[in-house]
Amino acid sequence: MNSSTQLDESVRAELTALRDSIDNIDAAVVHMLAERFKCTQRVGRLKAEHNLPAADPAREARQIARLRQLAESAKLDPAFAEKLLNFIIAEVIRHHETIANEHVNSGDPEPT
Ligand SMILES: C=C(O[C@@H]1C=C(C(=O)O)C=C[C@H]1O)C(=O)O
Repeated sequence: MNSSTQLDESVRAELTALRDSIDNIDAAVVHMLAERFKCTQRVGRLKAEHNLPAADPAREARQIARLRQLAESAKLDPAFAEKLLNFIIAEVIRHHETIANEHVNSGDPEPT
């Protein structure tokens, strides 16, 4: 085995190890997002039952400010963190609107 083959193998091993970690992190992200969506679905049902608006811009502004700070201390681009949170929140609001429409169409009485 010549030295360039050896180098190739060590690079390949490092790449594989890094990709294994990336796969684990991606799995954790998916599981964490699934748990987050379970919570937001419950918030959506609560809002529909109590006739509350799907979106809460004041809460979103607080979350974005907090996440930007967390990103900065973690050396992650705060603009990226904000874009990611906005992307997730937009999907949550879409779910909440669907839940609210289903609730109205189900004919359940509104709370007084
Ligand atoms: C989950 C909520 O509903 C919406 C979605 C949010 C989120 O995904 O974090 C935050 C605020 C709301 O616009 C909430 O009001 O807490």
